[in-house]
Amino acid sequence: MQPERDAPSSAIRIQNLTVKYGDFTAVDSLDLEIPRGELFGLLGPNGAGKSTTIRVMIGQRKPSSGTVQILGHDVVREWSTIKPLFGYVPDRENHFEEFTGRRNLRFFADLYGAPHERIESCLAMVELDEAGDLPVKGYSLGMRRKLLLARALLHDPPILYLDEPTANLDIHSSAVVHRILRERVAAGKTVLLTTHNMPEVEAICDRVAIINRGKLIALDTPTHLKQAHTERKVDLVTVDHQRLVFDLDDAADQQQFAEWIRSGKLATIRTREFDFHATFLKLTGTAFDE
Ligand SMILES: Nc1ncnc2c1ncn2[C@@H]1O[C@H](COP(=O)(O)OP(=O)(O)OP(=O)(O)O)[C@@H](O)[C@H]1O
Repeated sequence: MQPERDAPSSAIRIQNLTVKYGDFTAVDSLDLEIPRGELFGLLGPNGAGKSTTIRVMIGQRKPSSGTVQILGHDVVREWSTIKPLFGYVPDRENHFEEFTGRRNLRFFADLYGAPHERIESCLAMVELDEAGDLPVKGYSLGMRRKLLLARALLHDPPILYLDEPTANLDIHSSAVVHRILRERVAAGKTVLLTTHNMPEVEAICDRVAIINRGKLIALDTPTHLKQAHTERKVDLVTVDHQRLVFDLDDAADQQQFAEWIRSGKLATIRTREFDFHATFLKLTGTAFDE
């Protein structure tokens, strides 16, 4: 018999995790602790090690060293306990193309032992109830992604992992997904997602980790990271077409900027958007593939 344990406050605890592919270190001594009821974003440029980290959590890859605990259970030693605790929305879809959306969900509900009422409620949640009797081969990319989310929610797991959940979704569908994820964390469940969509990070994530080349380089709320790292700059174009940039945190630049304003010789003034995208680029020194 398993000893009784107190419910752990952490949903996910990653300690000193290293994952290697041969000689290549994809995740390097990563430490992360994610409490229950948090919507957490794992960010980083292509190849940073985000998917590899998730692969360890979903049992597709063993740590080279270090440990990962989900709700107090070790992912390697207690795999059969871990499996029903999470749902996973992969970045690549793997539906049965000839089956309808409903039949796809019925297959997975039976596999997970989820009650069939969940099929209808999950289809309705992602607004696919009307399209549920159409074969998936006729679905758009966005419908396919929403069906993946419905599938991951069938057994109402306490933890949900999502790889790029709103890729290929239009604004309305993205908003539907965001609402579902926020409702889950409001109900005390935990969501971990990867995304390259910075407005999405600002809109829904409670905290984010930025990883680069397998290492953790920043961990905080999007607002704090933005305040701490975004450069505050202003671009000017003068009436005789000079282009000037002033740093608003530099005293000399502030003075020169004020002099230009007083001169009345400016054609355009533009403040650089103080957004999370700029913060990310500054921290990682990279650009997104957009
Ligand atoms: N099966 C594998 N064999 C060898 N190297 C791999 C394998 N899978 C991933 N890698 C390498 O490990 C590194 C991390 O890859 P990973 O897929 O975890 O990155 P990522 O942050 O998810 O990137 P993306 O944003 O592009 O999905 C990359 O350099 C990648 O080439």
